Amino acid sequence: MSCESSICQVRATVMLYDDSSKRWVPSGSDSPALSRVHIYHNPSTHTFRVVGRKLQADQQVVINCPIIKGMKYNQATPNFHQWRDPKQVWGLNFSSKEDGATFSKAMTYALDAL
Ligand SMILES: CC(=O)N[C@@H](Cc1ccccc1Cl)C(=O)N1CC[C@@H]2C=C[C@H]3CC[C@@H](C(=O)N4CC[C@@H]5C=C[C@H]6CC[C@@H](C(=O)O)N6C(=O)[C@H]54)N3C(=O)[C@H]21
Repeated sequence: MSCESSICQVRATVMLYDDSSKRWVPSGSDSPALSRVHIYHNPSTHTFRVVGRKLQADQQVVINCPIIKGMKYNQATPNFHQWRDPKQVWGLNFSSKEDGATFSKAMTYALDAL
């Protein structure tokens, strides 16, 4: 990723809401696993995106989601924040309230900067 810089990194389980089964499902293959989730800023295109990779060996990308101007970011609980993109609802189950606070500060910064 050319000249993108990380403005925050936290640990969270990345989840998607499955409308058909009405259940939260972990993003990526197999069981819910902790991921390292970044918000990257691309200064040349002035864009931000959420990128997360599994902590385990395969480093599978479990989220790669642009942050859209005007997007509503909902802090359902101190440890679980969520937002909608055109196709689905993303949820981050943070490993700590502190990680939740760190992420929400960076997300708010990004949304304010767009
Ligand atoms: C207007 C609008 O889109 N509204 C959205 C929210 C929203 C508002 C404004 C802007 C964007 C968004 Cl996204 C909306 O209402 N949605 C989004 C889909 C979600 C699904 C289920 C129901 C079930 C209840 C609630 C929920 O998810 N909640 C409660 C805390 C709870 C915490 C942990 C996560 C972890 C996995 C699951 C669990 O515990 O097993 N879980 C939870 O169970 C977690 N909810 C929601 O939250 C629902």
